[in-house]
Amino acid sequence: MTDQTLIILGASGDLTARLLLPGLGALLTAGHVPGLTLIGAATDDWDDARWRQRVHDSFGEAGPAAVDVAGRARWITADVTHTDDLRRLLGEARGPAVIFFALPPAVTAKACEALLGVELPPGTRLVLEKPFGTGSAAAAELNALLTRLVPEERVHRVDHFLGKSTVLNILGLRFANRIFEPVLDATHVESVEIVFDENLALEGRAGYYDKAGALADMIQSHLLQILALLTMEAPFTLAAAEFRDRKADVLRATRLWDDPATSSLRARYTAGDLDGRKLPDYADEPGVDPSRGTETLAEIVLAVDTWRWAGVPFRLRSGKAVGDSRKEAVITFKRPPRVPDGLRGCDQQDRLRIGFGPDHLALDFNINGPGDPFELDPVTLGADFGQGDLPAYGEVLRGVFADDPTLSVRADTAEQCWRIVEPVIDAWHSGAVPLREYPAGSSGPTLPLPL
Ligand SMILES: O=P(O)(O)OC[C@H]1O[C@@H](O)[C@H](O)[C@@H](O)[C@@H]1O
Repeated sequence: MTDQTLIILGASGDLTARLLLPGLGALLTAGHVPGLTLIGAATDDWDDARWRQRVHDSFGEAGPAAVDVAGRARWITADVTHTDDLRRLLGEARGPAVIFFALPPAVTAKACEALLGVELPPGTRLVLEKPFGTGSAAAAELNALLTRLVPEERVHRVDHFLGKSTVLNILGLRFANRIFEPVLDATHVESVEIVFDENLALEGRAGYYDKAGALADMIQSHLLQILALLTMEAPFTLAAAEFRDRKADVLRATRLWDDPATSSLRARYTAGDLDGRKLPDYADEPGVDPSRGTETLAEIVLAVDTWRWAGVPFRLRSGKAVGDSRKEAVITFKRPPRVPDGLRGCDQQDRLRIGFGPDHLALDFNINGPGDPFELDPVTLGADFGQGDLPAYGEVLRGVFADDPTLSVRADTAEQCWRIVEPVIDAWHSGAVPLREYPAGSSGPTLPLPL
């Protein structure tokens, strides 16, 4: 049993309570990370009892190992952008420290600078949440700073979508079967969509979301990771270096399809009804600064300029407060070269659909149903993906504590993901693409695909 200490910087915030602690609770309950000490730190004047209560509440129904960690958790009031405070915090660590920056990007950068003045215990790992920086230049600057602190393998840029069992299942689906991989290319595929439209609206997260918006919150991070898994070449092994190299190869080849005016869309929800809930106009949500023009729905069309994918449009889209929740990657195949005269009714294109909630795999194709054998009907073969042992956040944290960076986003990849969306951000800032509106509960606007 090796002692480790998790130090959460910004521990009083929403991210810690909503995602990090529940993931940690599940990980501990499943018997991982024995010997963990948990320290929460922020400027808030909390004490151990208040922090323990927060940890306990966020862990939910947890097993004895998690309850034990919660019961021993410690709170340290500290300004995490001050070297002396950070030194004091690290002085409390037992065994290697895992420092989790649950902070906005600008504060994370300041905390990293302050850490330069502290001697880090051997084995220290740094864990950062998205958005990683605010653009490719800021991400590169932060990366340069991080490598002065610890080696790249000890920097974990967390993207919890890489811990979702459905997302990881893309690897098994593509590379452990003979039948799909040969047709996943520009010869056979017409288009690919990666969509994450949610019923959820702002849900009180203005402090974070109003500065991020849908493009940075979902597309620049999570959906580009899914695109990488869908388009990468087969790695020889799933060892961290190789897996991350293959992802990086394909992201380097990815660019906006055309001009941002035709290849991007931004929109914001207005008042509406969603599942019986009355939602206010986004601009009237508490904490929102309407003059920022933050988008709650973003869509971009990308090209992946590799031999395999050149010419296939990839639509990436995510919206909040959308009526029809739709969370899936859909690969639409080209029509057959010719359907013999006499076969009727097969106008549906074949589709492979990978659902990220509900977790589901479906293949839509044409076959003759009951009755006339020459009259074709659409059918669907479906399979439910197995649930992961751990929730997505627990899965990525498992890698962090095991010192395995496979599921972490590498420095160059984080920068590439900004490079891909930067022409869109610039065009939006310059006003070249108008901010559209959609009533909450509607399906929101969409772009025509360049087919
Ligand atoms: O479905 P999940 O796993 O909660 O992921 C979706 C969420 O992912 C988060 O990273 C985004 O900040 C949220 O806006 C989004 O709702």
